[in-house]
Amino acid sequence: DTKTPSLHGAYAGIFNIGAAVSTRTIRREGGFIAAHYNSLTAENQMKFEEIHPEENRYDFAAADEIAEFAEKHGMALRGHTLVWHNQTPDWVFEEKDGSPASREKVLERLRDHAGTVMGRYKGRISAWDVVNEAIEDKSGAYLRETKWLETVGEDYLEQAFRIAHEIDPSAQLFYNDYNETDPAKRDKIHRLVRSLLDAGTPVHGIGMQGHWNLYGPPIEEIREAIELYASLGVRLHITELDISAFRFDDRRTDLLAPTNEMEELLTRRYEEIFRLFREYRSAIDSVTFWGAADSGTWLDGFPVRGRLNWPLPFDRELKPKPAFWSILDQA
Ligand SMILES: Oc1ccccc1CN[C@@H]1C=C[C@@H](O)[C@H](O)[C@H]1O
Repeated sequence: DTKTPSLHGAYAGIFNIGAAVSTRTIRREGGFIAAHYNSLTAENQMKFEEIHPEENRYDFAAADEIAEFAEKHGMALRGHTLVWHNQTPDWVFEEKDGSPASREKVLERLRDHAGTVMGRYKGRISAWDVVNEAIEDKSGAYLRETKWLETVGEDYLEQAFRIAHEIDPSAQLFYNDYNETDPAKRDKIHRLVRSLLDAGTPVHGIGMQGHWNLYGPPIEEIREAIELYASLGVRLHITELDISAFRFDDRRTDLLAPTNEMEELLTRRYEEIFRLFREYRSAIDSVTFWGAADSGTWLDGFPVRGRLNWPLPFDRELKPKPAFWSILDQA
């Protein structure tokens, strides 16, 4: 519809407004996506298992379709993600006989994967989530016990960023994580990026996923995280923003639509969050929603299979919610 003002247009010159998409959503609602977003992230179709399912087979069809759609509409493109413990095939970490692969073998495979994928989109993908979710949530633990850590060792992050920078020196290289405003995890992320920078590692940004909910994290906690990460001198992207109607441990399944109170809370949350983002616009270059509208949210079914959720500024019929107007009113 023509009467709804463009979300990215309202933030022109402030920061990019992005959405996580798939070939299915750009085919189904490409016009809507181009109207409101000027940055795209492939929700799944640029992940290791999708693009490089077997050692000698790459499949770029879906990733190419998303990249071409972004270019056609003059949108920025974020690459997600090269090194992650999820959605990565087991073969990466194994010898032919299934035994753990050596450090050299895994690094060689990483060089091949990053070289092929980043090489293909060189100059087209301006920011890469080089490493996703390397920090352990559990208190007292630091690096997540992943196959990357087990096979390559403690320096796998430094290696990944150095490899990525060699392949595409023009790309901004990000460390991306969730629960990134929790004070304990925030301090571990800070320690990690601080140590990478101190070693001269080419880390250009921190991706704050922003998987939040109606009840938290408190806006002051988000502010403290933004301040701490920005103090490292890196750029900030909000990479996967959505506001769940439920706390993470709330497994209720009785709702088929948000209550009026939930709708009101969503409006107030987006209003305060975008007010904060605008306050820190000098540090924030991009804000990406994890889905273009409620019709495409991963929270339908996570963490509770089969449960609906309504976390985004546009509803399941792509109509702007009151939350959309509260985001716009600040611009
Ligand atoms: O919010 C979480 C809770 C537990 C584990 C992971 C996450 C977030 N994990 C994100 C979510 C969806 C995926 O599509 C993204 O690639 C991933 O970065």
